[in-house]
Amino acid sequence: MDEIINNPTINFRIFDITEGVEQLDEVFVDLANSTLGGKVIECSDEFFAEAFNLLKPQKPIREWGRYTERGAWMDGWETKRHNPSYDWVVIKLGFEGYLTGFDIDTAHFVGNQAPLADVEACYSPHKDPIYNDDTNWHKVLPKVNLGPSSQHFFGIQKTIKFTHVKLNIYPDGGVARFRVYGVVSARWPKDLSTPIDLAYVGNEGRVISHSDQHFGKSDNILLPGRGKDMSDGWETKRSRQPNHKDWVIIKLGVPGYLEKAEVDTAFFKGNYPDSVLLEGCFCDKDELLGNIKSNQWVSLLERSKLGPHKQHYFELKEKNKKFSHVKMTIFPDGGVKRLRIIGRRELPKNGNDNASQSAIHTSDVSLTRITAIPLTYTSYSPYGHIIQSFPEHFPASQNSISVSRIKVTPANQGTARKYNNIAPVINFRQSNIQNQSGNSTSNKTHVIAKAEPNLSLYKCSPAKSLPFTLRLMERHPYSSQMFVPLNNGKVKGYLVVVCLSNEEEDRPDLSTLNAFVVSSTQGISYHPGIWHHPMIALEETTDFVCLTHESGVADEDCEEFEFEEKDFVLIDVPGFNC
Ligand SMILES: NC(=O)N[C@@H](O)C(=O)O
Repeated sequence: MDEIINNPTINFRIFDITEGVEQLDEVFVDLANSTLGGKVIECSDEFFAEAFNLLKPQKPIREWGRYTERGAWMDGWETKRHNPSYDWVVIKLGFEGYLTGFDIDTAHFVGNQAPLADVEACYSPHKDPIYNDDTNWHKVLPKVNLGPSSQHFFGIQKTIKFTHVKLNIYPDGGVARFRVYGVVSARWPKDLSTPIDLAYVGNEGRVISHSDQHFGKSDNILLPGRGKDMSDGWETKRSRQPNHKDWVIIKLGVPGYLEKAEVDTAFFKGNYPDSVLLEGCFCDKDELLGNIKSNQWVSLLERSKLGPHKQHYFELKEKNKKFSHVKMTIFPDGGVKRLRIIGRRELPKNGNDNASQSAIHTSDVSLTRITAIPLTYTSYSPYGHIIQSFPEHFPASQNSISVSRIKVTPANQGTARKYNNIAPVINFRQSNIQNQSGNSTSNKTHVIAKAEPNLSLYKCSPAKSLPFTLRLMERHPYSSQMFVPLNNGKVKGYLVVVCLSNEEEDRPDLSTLNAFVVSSTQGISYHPGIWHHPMIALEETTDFVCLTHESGVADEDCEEFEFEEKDFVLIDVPGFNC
């Protein structure tokens, strides 16, 4: 039963449980969800359970009998007792947008749930608000009652655009999940013919219907990044009918001219679909979609084979037709992690394709546009090393690549474990050492001025625009180079772009190009001679300690290579804004 409560600041409705899910979760995006990049900025207290749990995509669980040294382990945010005023948590939305509703879920909190809550919001795109600063907070949900272990859905009139929300609980207690439903407000490139992922949730793409989502929500295919395991992809149940197929329909953020697609089966290794096909249609009303006859769907990609745990790139047909919706059909069933639909809102004017000359190849989709992926030892090993801590008692059997080469010794009178040589520091220069013939002693060593180690600090300003346009690369032929971020976790991550060398032409080999989103708890090193883009900070100014060997002879310390415009590459960095 809906309850219309008129409120001087806003009109909002309380939904009953079933209607709440229908009205909110199916129609709107949870802008605060961690899978969209939502994150906790700060909170007043998280004594019993940390605030980041509020934003986890998974449903809350209860592990009876599990305790921390502070109390019962709770899958949510829980503050300590007897707060004389109230507790609060500030959350940065994954994408800025217009708010339409909330779900304040007190699952498993019984007797320790927060009894009252309200919500505020602000628009602060360039800096995160801090407590008691001059941020202009708007009340978007007045104080509401919360009961034990239940979801509480609230629909509100669509608000203005916000970047952050603040959940206030009175006086203290626990909340399991906090969903902030709304509509993404995309930041479009100025040039209408710039190729972008028109299906991406950050570009206002939405899944509007599907045949099945038994194991994994169909919405997941439009999320940033490649996810962390099988749980955050779209996965249908096993079909037992002959000739079965499953499908999902996406409403593009804006209608556009479609050129390329990426179908990613990351983490689906034994349950990826055998094959996939893509169709498009132009329909300016979702509700009319139901009337689209099967023959009104236009084929964009014929049925094509898929493989396990892999990004598949396809050229699309009908590049000169405008589409508003895309239908992906998988045969017979299975899991897909992500679908990217690269297109343009408008075709380049009279063939003068500035966007293509400035950023887009048409020859090979893998060089046209790539998506930054999370850093792993395996994927990064051709380019360098990862510098990061190890869990306390790291079982050597796991991730052996990271531990087997590293000798761990006790140190500091047994109070520390020393992980030796976690990454090599290399200097191929031989200071004035020459063999008899006067040549360098090997094809890698080189007689030049003596090089000295330089331990420096780089203060990197964040990328001004995303997707990132790769215009140049550099390399240090005789020295490894290491970067370790200094930020105290305020920085979500940074972008590392690398490729190997084309030996014949002695230039970057873009067919080996890779872009990695590196977490702020990791450092990296480049092998000598590896082409890389100068360090790219994301969203925040980021300090890096850097170690390299330098002789002061410019061309030998660092070589640069500037690409022709036709070779520029666009790099999507899911989950990050600029
Ligand atoms: N998490 C937990 O133990 N909470 C209770 O002790 C409490 O509400 O104080």
